[in-house]
Amino acid sequence: MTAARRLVVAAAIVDDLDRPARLLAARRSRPEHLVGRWEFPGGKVDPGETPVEALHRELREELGVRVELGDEVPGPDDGGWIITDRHVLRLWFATVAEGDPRPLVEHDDLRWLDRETLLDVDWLDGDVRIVETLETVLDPVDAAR
Ligand SMILES: Nc1nc2c([nH]c(=O)n2[C@H]2C[C@H](O)[C@@H](COP(=O)(O)OP(=O)(O)OP(=O)(O)O)O2)c(=O)[nH]1
Repeated sequence: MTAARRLVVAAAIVDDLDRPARLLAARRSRPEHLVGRWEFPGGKVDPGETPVEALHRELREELGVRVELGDEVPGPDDGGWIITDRHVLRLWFATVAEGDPRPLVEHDDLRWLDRETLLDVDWLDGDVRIVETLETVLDPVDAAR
């Protein structure tokens, strides 16, 4: 029997929910086996929290921002994305409503990526197929914007 995977919630933070061109990636500073790898900011849902409550909490703690959520990015695994043998991810589009994202805990770098640079960073293994899906959603960066 396989134990149920733990639910992780995270955000695909973009510059514009209607016409996204840039996506915010975060580099892990802990634990050891994740150091230097890039991910969607977020974390585990605590007992008693809804996934959306957990997501707002994680983004406040990790990046110091308040976000507006957009649509969920549905995955192929019962609506979510299996990211490790122990975790399943639910991911929402989001945009920053208040604050400047900073790598406060868990991360030591943040980077805005566009369609051209999206795969330049070393994404966590489980995130790669999600990022490839998002690539098709991002607008080419328009210098006039
Ligand atoms: N947040 C996040 N975690 C991811 C992603 N991709 C991926 O494989 N993971 C893995 C890394 C971790 O093993 C697990 C999430 O754990 P976490 O360390 O972010 O959770 P947390 O903030 O609640 O931390 P903790 O309370 O367990 O210390 O999921 C991703 O894009 N975002």
